[in-house]
Amino acid sequence: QRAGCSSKCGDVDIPFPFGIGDDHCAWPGFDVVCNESFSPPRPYYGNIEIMDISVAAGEMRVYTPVVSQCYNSSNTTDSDRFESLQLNITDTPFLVAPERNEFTAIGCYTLAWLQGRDNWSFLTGCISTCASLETAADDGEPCTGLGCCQVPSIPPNLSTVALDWGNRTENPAWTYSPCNYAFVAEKDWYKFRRQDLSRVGSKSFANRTGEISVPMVLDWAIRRNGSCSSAHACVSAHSDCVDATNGAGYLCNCSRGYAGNPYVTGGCIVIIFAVAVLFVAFLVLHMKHEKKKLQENFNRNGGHILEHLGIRMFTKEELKKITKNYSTIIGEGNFGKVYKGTTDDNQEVAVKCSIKVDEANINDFANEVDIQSRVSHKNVVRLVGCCLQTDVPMLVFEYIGKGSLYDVLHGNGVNCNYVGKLKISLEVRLGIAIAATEALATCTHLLIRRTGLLTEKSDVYSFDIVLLELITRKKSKYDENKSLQIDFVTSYKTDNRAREMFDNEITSPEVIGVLDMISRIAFQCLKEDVDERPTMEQVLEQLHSVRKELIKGCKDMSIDQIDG
Ligand SMILES: Nc1ncnc2c1ncn2[C@@H]1O[C@H](COP(=O)(O)OP(=O)(O)OP(=O)(O)O)[C@@H](O)[C@H]1O
Repeated sequence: QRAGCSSKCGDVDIPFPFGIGDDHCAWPGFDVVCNESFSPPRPYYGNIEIMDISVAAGEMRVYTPVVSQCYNSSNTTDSDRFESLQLNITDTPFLVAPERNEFTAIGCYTLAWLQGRDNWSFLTGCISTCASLETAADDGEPCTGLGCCQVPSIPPNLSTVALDWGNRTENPAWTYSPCNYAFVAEKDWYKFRRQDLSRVGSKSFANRTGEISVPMVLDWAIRRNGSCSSAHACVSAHSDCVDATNGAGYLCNCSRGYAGNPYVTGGCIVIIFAVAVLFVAFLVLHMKHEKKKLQENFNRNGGHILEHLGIRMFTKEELKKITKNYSTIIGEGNFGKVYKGTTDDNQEVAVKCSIKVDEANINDFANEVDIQSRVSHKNVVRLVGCCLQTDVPMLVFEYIGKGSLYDVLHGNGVNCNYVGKLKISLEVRLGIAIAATEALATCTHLLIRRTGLLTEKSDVYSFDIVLLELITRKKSKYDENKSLQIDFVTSYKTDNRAREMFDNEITSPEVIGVLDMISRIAFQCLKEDVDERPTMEQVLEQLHSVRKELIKGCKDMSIDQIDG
């Protein structure tokens, strides 16, 4: 565009010789008005809406109205007019592009004429019939007269398109095909659909401010200032003038090997350079789009709440670097994969997906992250920071390198520093249970509100499964789909047969009473009615009592029994 002139209206590019506003912005006859009352704004040439403009092809696509005539009975119509104007662009630089448009009429008792040029010196038309909707052409079939007909050739030099239904006063097909439609539109745009004939259902036409419309291709030329011998418009170096092929006038082209806009000074540039310019423009656009998306994610994930709380914020790019492009997977949980990484300050971290954040849970999420980052407890994995630029927020935790409790209880030591099944005494197992309960009780005490449907009592239930795994050394799903907690509850209720599930390694007559105490706690935590389950603090208290009992019992045991 020329300096000081806008080059866009809404989503549509407006290249010179077209222009909006001041006289110097447009070549005479190419003035565009940008209607800002729409969102996005829409460009108009007179009362014709512009779809797009191509300087290289010398074309402009516009929306034009469909002409229709609807019957309310076999011989009454909604309008007495038989002739309607689809387009009038006389005395403008534009003409209907002959090769790029075709005439279409739709209906089951339809004779439609297309008239144009001065004094209607051009006339063509077609006929379409169908005895019922079912006998019309199938959807997508060519318009050969069964429901629709077409005339594929439009003559050059056409600046008016008038459509006429002839002197027909009746429509015997009005019950199933009440309306006749006719239009000149871009070639191959219209695809027949039977629904276009009937009263109901959406039609193929575009709806622009209440008017049913179709795209039409117009071509243009610099017509006023004569021909190529006085071509004032081709101002760019490396541009050539060519005579218009449709009507009088001329057009400008960039010379061979050049591309761009020949109507502006310096508009034609070497093609390689033009490709580079396009590529840079694409990159800039892409980066702008990416930046906008990162910011949108950040806002949606509660960035504006969390950024003031001193939590370390990682950018999406930093996380990619830290995890070496997410190359090392160390586990997988309910929310997705967990990746290993190393931060700039050489700290090993575990990076994992959090829950999806939306308006409903944004405050809960921000609250949970805030508190987690402030919890300082030897049994709680520390939250190092988070990344909110991703679709789903990512949480960065300190890395725990000695494997999980699951690995220790059920693994073969591959993830830990030993091989085979590790012997674990009852005292150690009880110690693990107490340490985990302390951690959970601390979090509960800080009122970490869990996002989603989780509550403190659901934590009690989940913890209990760990407790059961510790005393039975069975996985929560074992022996091909048996549920540890269901089996335990059933066994507990049946003559105290829960004892049969205890891990042999820790079962002995001396400690059976202690194991019974633990299984009583486990049973309470699994109560269906959440109100009957103990709190984390109560569980902790009870486990401490169990430990006292175990220590008391140990005093009565020989050294060999304790080692075992
Ligand atoms: N901080 C960490 N350090 C080392 N490994 C970890 C860490 N966090 C998770 N992992 C590994 O990733 C696996 C999955 O962890 P994650 O927390 O996503 O799932 P989960 O324990 O099933 O809990 P959730 O209910 O959150 O999905 C763990 O079993 C562990 O192997």
